[in-house]
Amino acid sequence: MNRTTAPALPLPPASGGRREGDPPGRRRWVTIEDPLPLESGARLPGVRLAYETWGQRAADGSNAVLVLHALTGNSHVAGPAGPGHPAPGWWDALVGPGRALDTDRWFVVAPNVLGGCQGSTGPSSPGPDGAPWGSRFPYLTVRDQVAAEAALADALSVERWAAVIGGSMGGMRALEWAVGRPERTGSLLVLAAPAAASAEQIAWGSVQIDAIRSDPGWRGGDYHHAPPGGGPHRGLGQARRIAHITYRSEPELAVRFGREPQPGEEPGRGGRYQVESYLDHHAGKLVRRFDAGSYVALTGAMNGHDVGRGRGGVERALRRAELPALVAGVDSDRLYPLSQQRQLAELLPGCDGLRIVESPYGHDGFLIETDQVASLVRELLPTVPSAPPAVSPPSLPHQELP
Ligand SMILES: CC(=O)SCCNC(=O)CCNC(=O)[C@H](O)C(C)(C)COP(=O)(O)OP(=O)(O)OC[C@H]1O[C@@H](n2cnc3c(N)ncnc32)[C@H](O)[C@@H]1OP(=O)(O)O
Ligand SMILES: N[C@@H](CCO)C(=O)O
Repeated sequence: MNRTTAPALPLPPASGGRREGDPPGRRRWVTIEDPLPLESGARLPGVRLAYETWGQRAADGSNAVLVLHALTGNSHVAGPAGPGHPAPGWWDALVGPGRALDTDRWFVVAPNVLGGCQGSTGPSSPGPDGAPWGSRFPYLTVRDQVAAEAALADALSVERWAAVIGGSMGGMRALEWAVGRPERTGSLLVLAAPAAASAEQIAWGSVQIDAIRSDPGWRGGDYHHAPPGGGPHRGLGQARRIAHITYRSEPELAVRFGREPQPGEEPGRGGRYQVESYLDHHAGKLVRRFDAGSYVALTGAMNGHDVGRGRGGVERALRRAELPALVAGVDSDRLYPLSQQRQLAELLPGCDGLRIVESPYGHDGFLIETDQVASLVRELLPTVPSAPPAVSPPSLPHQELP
């Protein structure tokens, strides 16, 4: 069991782990006391994981559900935009009283991924000397990220998650939980993710990494002290444009934008097509909210994703996950095609067949088609026994992020 810091702040009253007046979903964090051993053999000191919770934890922790976000997502699964949350929850429709993740019954926990930039330790965080990690930040794998999440589970006294749920990069981590820690994974929902990153997925990831690294503003990864505007913004924007094309479907782009020029602009004479303007918009939005170093670290981790590594291959590895499992893919996903989820559904012992999310939107369908994702969650959770939430659950160790 990993040691996590006892909170420096007073423990909250026994009211679902929240201080009096705290809104549900407030972002908190834990610090892992011992340096985290990484798959590479390196050790990462001072790891901090930010997380949010909804609902009340049962006295024995058996009603805890872990929700894992995708590449540029964050811990804010549900709730409105507000301080520290530039956007509303990315699966807001799924979490709350009476919703698929019914907070009258389930204690929902969502960490920001290790390597990220939205509260958890990543390349933009202070290293041991107080300066940003930058280029010194170690290479991370999906297994390392899950090891950090296991330390969070320890801190929350969750012996075993009732369910681990994730899409895309979150699906990779969910799968890694089920294969690497089946005794701590009560059930599994994987959406739009593979058992191992394919050659094409590594190719898409590597051109995005290259776009960032070849921006002069990258400065070898040590741009965090650059004057405002001095980071690798152009490279990060390019990476997002490339990625966003893969997140959507060709028919959607054709129907939505066709060959139309952006109003008031003339393509070929310095103006843009609508689709170019759309990609520019998504590039600009990401540049304003995400750290390029985290983008590189997380994309590298996804490229390294392979549940079979060191476990005798994918087939043998997946057989270790003897637990109820649901696997779903998006029918129009050209980035993580259905064939990859079909493989998972066939090889996971507790899975009775592939579920398909029908969507014209491509890979992003797992974020957009919340009714269908809610149905999948509702299908999974009744298979999981759990104690009801206690009236006075134990206090949770945490410190609040400013
Ligand atoms: C803190 C955070 O924000 S992270 C929250 C979690 N987010 C994630 O996990 C993923 C990041 N987001 C995404 O991937 C996507 O935005 C999704 C999947 C969540 C939403 O997808 P959709 O609702 O289908 O949005 P869509 O791709 O249509 O984009 C809509 C935006 O494009 C803009 N747009 C549409 N056409 C054009 C155009 N021709 N030119 C410029 N902008 C355009 C819209 O104005 C809209 O802008 P807004 O989002 O700033 O309001
Ligand atoms: N739109 C998602 C796609 C990655 O799965 C994100 O930005 O996280």
